[in-house]
Amino acid sequence: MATILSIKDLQVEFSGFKALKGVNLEVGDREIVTIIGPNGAGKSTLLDAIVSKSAVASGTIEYQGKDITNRFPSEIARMGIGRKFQNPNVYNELTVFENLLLALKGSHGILASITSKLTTMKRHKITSVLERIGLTEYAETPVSSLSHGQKQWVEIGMVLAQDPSVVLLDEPTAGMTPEETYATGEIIKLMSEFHAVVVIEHDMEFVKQIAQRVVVLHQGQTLAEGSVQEVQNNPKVVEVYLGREQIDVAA
Ligand SMILES: Nc1ncnc2c1ncn2[C@@H]1O[C@H](COP(=O)(O)OP(=O)(O)OP(=O)(O)O)[C@@H](O)[C@H]1O
Repeated sequence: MATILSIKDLQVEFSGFKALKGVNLEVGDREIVTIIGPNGAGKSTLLDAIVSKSAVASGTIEYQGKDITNRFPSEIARMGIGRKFQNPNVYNELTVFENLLLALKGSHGILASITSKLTTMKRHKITSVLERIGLTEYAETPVSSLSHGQKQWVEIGMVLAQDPSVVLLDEPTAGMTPEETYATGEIIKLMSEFHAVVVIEHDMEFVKQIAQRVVVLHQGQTLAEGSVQEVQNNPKVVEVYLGREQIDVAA
């Protein structure tokens, strides 16, 4: 599998506090990498650094062999890295179709996107994204009447509409019902036919459903890496993270 994203010795600091202390991560083309770890481990900061939402203090991020460290976020998005944040960032008063239309590459503003002529290519693209996020029947539904889970899928669809090669998802199942969580896992597995996907997640059942490779972050460093089974059987991971998760579940 060819490497699409290569992160070397990445350090990120906030006013002297080292949130990432030399993280290395390789992501293969069309691979799903799941990142787990305790609160404050640096998971979101890692995704933020990839898309330049947080500045990199040292180290490098290469995408398709090009150094993208600290480039403008818009440039990184244009190059093919799409990021979905934790909270849905959709236009509630518009339909699902209109939201996806707005997200298409080359769209210029709400009014221009909605009133401009819809080419066959754009319609095909949106139809394909709707199928992939399981919302074909909701194309004409205003986003305001969707469930929380469905809104999250619209936002995943908005990322996919930009044709990224790498998709970064920060806790995509937060607040979802068990059924929505399972459906999200299936959406992500389908996504990996076309995109590399990096997912931050806490729900270990979900991690088992989707994960090919799991990376465990702890205090700004990689604590372990491997299959779900390997990390689950790693005493260090049990001690700092999974043991605590199990205690939380029991409580
Ligand atoms: N903008 C910021 N300014 C200052 N400190 C920050 C900033 N963003 C993150 N941090 C700190 O960096 C550390 C890593 O935070 P981060 O959000 O990356 O953790 P996380 O692993 O995603 O945690 P969670 O699971 O709670 O989302 C934390 O100690 C956090 O308080």
